Amino acid sequence: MSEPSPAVTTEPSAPTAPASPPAPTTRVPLPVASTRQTRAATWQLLRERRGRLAATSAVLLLAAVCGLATPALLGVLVDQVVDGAQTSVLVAVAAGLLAAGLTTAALGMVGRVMLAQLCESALADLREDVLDAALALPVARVEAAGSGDVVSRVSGDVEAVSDAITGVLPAFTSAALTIALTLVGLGALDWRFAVAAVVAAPLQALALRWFLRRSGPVYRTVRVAEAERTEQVIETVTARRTVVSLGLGAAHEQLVADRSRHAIGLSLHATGLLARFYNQLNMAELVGLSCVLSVGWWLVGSGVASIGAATAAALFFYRLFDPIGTVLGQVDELQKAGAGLARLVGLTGARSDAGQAACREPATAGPSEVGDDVVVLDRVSFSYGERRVLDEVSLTVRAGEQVAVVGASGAGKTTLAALVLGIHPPGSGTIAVGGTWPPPPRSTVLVSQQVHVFSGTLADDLRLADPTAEDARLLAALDTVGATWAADLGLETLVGAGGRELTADQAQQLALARLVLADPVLAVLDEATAEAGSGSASVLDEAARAALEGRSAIVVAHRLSQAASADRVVVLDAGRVVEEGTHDDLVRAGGTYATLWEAWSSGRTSQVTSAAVELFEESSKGGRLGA
Ligand SMILES: Nc1ncnc2c1ncn2[C@@H]1O[C@H](COP(=O)(O)OP(=O)(O)OP(=O)(O)O)[C@@H](O)[C@H]1O
Repeated sequence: MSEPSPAVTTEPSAPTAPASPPAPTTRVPLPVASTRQTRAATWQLLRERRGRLAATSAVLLLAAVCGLATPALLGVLVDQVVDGAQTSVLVAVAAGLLAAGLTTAALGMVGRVMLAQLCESALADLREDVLDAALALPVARVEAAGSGDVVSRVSGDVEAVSDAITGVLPAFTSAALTIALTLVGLGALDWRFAVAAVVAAPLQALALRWFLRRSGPVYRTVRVAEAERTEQVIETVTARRTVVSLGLGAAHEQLVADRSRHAIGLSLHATGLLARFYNQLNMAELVGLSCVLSVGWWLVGSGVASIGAATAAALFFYRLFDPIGTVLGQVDELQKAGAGLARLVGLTGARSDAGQAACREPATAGPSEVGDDVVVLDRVSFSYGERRVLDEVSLTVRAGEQVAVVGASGAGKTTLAALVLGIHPPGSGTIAVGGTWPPPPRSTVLVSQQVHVFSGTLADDLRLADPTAEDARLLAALDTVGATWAADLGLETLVGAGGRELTADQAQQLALARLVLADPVLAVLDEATAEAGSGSASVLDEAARAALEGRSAIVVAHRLSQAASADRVVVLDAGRVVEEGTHDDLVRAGGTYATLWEAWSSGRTSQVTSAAVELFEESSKGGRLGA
């Protein structure tokens, strides 16, 4: 087997998951939604909650209106003091101040909680959608994008959006309302106060424009750099055995460090931009307050406004500092969240694109043409980049027939299986599985050597293949594959992470039992966990034989015993079919397979791929193969 890409977890009960080949060298990132698409997706989420949105907006608006009362009453208080009002009047105004403050605080709190709840429920839907999309993506697409891209979207981007929704958005919304109503309040005192306050606005707008122009691209590159760092860490950790055995530890550390440094450099650049942005905002506030105070001085001096009104105007403007700082400062957080949201919507879009592409893919044979043929490959070629791995391969698997594919390591066996399973589209030629391609979910099941045992009970694990199966069916499936150990443990035994650890052979049997329960149109076996001659090899061979009984199957044969028990054997060499026939016919023919069988049955070799490598190397030197 080729070394698996870190991008994919192969799992037999997930019908479309293949034994993953090494990741391609060029990355094709998943799409990022445009601003319009992101806005449309967000609106769609909010529209489903229209009633709650209206109630929340009303409460927040009320809170902002009540907030205006505080500076207005303070202005009244100043005027009363100047006019020498009675203590009882001052106390009444003070009581009004207290009531206004408490009501504003209470309404603001309720409004923010309502908004956070509303957004959280929308985010929960989005999160589910994103996870569904990530799971539904074709494996080849995930490989092309790199698992880091997907992981950073479902973790980092979801987190950025979630933080913005719980913390930033409520504060941002009430701040925006406060600003709007405060300007109205200033205008009510005297329109010249409002004009003076608005003097700061162009400066703030310029500062914001300056910031947005620079920060948007910077945040996007930060997210990409973080995704690349995640990708590198995953790759290093997943390939740790290879890394250690080849002494590549230091080189990989360097790669991770380089990517981290790159991401940190970009983050620091973003922080620097933010600091300069705040400086510009402070300058704008200084200019605005100076204008309001000057206008107040002038209006009081000319007898148009009272000192109380001028005081209220200054307080109104001062009251804008916080919300304006919030709005402008949090534009930054909202932008980050926007970048994350665009990547999430892009991911959900990629799922539907993939779905549409799959729908557009013409069925390569109608059911009437299929007849008894479950799989039909007609002159299928496939390349990874420039490298041709399958060359005009034609192959048919009839209903109930088991076809073993034999060949040297790198001959293209796993790739052939991946094409049949719908993971890679053929470069040329046509494929039909049950008359269509890619095969519908659950119509094919792969049992690979990387069996994942999900955490939960044994019964849960088995029911992934058939959620409706009764205990008796689960036990029967285990019995079919000879998993007596499972019956001894009991179906309620916890397995997987944190549960009982299963051996590789037991996990393989579990996967075969799931295959029995899933009862797919086509089974694909690409597993090589046991050496020939070892006790477990014959146990697994027997388990596989029983699981495949009466089924259509393609078996990538790592032990020639698997090929010997198949109905037909196909020998692949460098992506071409060089021999095909029953085991007996091929042995009698005395060709490549016969030589391989000879070496195998005499015990000279245990793994068929290594035997085949030697054989193909020898024979290609002698010019016997590859015709
Ligand atoms: N994702 C990939 N990107 C680039 N090259 C790949 C990829 N997957 C496989 N290859 C190459 O394609 C060739 C065929 O690989 P494949 O895994 O199909 O062979 P195989 O016969 O299954 O080998 P093995 O028995 O070792 O698994 C190999 O040379 C392999 O290195």
